[in-house]
Amino acid sequence: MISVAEALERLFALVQPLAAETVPLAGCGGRVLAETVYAQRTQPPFAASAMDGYAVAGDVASGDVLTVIGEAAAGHAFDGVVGRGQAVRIFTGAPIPSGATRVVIQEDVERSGDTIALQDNLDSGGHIRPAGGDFSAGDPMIAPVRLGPAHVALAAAMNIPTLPVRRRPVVAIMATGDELCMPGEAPAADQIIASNNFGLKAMLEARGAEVRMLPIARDTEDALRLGFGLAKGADMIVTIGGASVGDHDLVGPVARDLGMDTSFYKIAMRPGKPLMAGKLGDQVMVGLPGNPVSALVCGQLFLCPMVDVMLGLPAAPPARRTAVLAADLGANGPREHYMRAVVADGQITAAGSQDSSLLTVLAGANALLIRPVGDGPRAAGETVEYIAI
Ligand SMILES: Nc1nc2c(c(=O)[nH]1)N[C@H]1C(S)=C(S)[C@@H](COP(=O)(O)OP(=O)(O)OC[C@H]3O[C@@H](n4cnc5c(N)ncnc54)[C@H](O)[C@@H]3O)O[C@H]1N2
Ligand code: MOO
Repeated sequence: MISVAEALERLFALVQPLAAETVPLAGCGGRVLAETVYAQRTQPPFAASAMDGYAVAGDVASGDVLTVIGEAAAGHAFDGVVGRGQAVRIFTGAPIPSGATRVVIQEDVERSGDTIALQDNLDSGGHIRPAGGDFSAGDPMIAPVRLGPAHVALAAAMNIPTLPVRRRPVVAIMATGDELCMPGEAPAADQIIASNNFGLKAMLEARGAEVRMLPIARDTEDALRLGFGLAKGADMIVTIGGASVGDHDLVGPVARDLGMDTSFYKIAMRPGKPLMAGKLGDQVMVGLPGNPVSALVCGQLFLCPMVDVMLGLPAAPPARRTAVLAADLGANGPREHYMRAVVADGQITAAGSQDSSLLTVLAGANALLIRPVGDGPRAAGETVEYIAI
């Protein structure tokens, strides 16, 4: 059995960044920028008022009385020049008129007809946003980056109407097993509802993949072959279940029969031991264990980072953080253990049951507490590593 770190390295070797495509800005949220783009203009393009008030020239002081000679609003510049003793009524976002050196906010002014009197306790702020204070024409937005709301808004402000983004990886998910039926169907007494495929779909779509959910494949070679056939065209095929050593665990044999070039089978990890991976033609094949927690933890640890690589992001394991143990933990065995746990206020508490079938426990967890292979007993108060989920 290989280690978790070795498995991730081998999985990274199976994937590469996909091609870029040009997408209108309105569809770019959550996509990954494929090439660095450059601002087409300067922002703000002119010195602009940060407040509603009066633009004035030179030093002014409480008690000064100034003549209002015009108005500047956002989208409506004042064409003239402001001289000493003069003021221009101005609104937030308007260009600062020539000659003006500061904006006095309207709360500090008493207006009477065409004159204003500056009141006591005048603030000292200029309230002017300099031209280019945010960015200048030619400034880069550097790739790769996952485009959040602020990046999309920044690209819009830079006057870039379309962006080069990575094509979404297409992932075909195939749940396998005679015991499975779909949510909403009427299960027989010896059946359960397929859940892992739904959880993985939600997880991978949130990560930027396009997920094709294949029909449930029964535990027969023919059904699995049909499933692999339906997965044609996907960048990655993910099977769930049938990965272990039982008589009905046929995924490995069928995939190998179809020509899978196996990278590895079985890892020293709990949950997730019977993980398998390889290449089926130009498709990546990952066989996940069937236990729901095993499948979803493997999704988090392996599939998400693989999707990142296909999106052109760096190949990196999930980020580790540290927290203080809230209670003692027994020694760990020969597999790296990813324990379902809750982190709150810097303290981490492992769930009482770590059975890999318990979705309620996983749904209640916000962390996977990492126990290294052969780690000894740990006492409350010791610092441990975890992955936020
Ligand atoms: N003799 C051994 N038995 C087992 C071993 C072993 O090393 N020796 N490993 C155990 C471990 S660890 C795991 S994990 C499981 C993985 O087995 P499979 O990948 O073959 O999964 P199945 O047997 O098909 O299913 C296991 C479990 O999960 C349920 N399941 C499957 N698919 C779904 C789905 N899409 N949604 C919800 N639940 C699903 C299935 O009904 C089973 O209850 O093997 C151990 N056995
Ligand atoms: O590895 Mo299994 O995934 O322990 O339940």
